[in-house]
Amino acid sequence: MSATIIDGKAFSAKIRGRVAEEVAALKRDHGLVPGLAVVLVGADPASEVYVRSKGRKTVEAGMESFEHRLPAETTEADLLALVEKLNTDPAVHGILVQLPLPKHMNADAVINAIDPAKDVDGFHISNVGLLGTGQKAMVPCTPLGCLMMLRDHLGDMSGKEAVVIGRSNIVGKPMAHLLLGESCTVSIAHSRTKDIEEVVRRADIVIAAVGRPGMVKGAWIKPGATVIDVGINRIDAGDGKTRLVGDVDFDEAREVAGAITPVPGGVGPMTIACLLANTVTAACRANGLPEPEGLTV
Ligand SMILES: Nc1nc2c(c(=O)[nH]1)N[C@@H](CN(C=O)c1ccc(C(=O)N[C@@H](CCC(=O)O)C(=O)O)cc1)CN2
Repeated sequence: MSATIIDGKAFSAKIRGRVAEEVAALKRDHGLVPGLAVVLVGADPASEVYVRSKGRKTVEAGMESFEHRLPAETTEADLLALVEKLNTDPAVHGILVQLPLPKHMNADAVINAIDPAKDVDGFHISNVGLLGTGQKAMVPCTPLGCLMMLRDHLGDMSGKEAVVIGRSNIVGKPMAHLLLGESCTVSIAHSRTKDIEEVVRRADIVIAAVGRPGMVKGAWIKPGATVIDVGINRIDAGDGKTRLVGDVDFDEAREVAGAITPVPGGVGPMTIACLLANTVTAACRANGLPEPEGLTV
């Protein structure tokens, strides 16, 4: 039987609608307008698209968008000076530095210069530590989006076997912590994992975040499992064009899984919706206001 398709585009629109309601209430009741600053260094074409979309959706939700575009040859010192300025700007509640940064910059140093309370990406070491110890943190947007979709589709996940394929700081590791927080039994598989197919075959929940097009085959999936595909890989479509595919062989996996996210239209749109949600959360925390329900964990 064919799997249920988890529609990230529709779900993310719902989250953005909730964000817009909360923003309207913050304006009406407290005169507070959440503000998000996005910094782009260089002109990576994919990053340009993501940053434009972030700015547009921030404004659509009723928030203030501050876009900072810097040339690729900007020095790390100049970028750190901008981050410091944003840290002290009271109109800015969230700061995001678009990744990847040019090679001459130390991304860790830049991320760790952001005020952790404004770190809406959840990449600062303080937020990583808070999440890892089960404390209130800013949660990275892509894993947060995956968790929201899983909660919506499965409800209680306690005791389920989950496998996260990929161990990146941005997705794999925070995702594993979030699933532990849901009381799943969690494995992290990676390039050195022995018999990865067997590890994946045990899982009720599969999160694929390796950046290898179509790596996870239908035969690896436990019948009925929920599959969340984080991969966004642009491949040659054979006719001089390109197309986006995930890390999961979608056509094979949909015949075995109980539910699956597509690429495009699955996890990707949730990333930006969760960025907006994190900005509202940060604005509420900064002003000592209660956090809106359902926009974070
Ligand atoms: N500072 C950050 N940098 C990057 C992050 C991040 O979370 N913080 N994530 C990615 C890029 N990203 C957001 O920045 C992002 C990626 C993909 C999508 C998305 O909606 N994808 C669509 C397809 C879009 C297309 O056609 O190319 C989908 O999957 O349906 C949104 C945001 C790296 N950098």
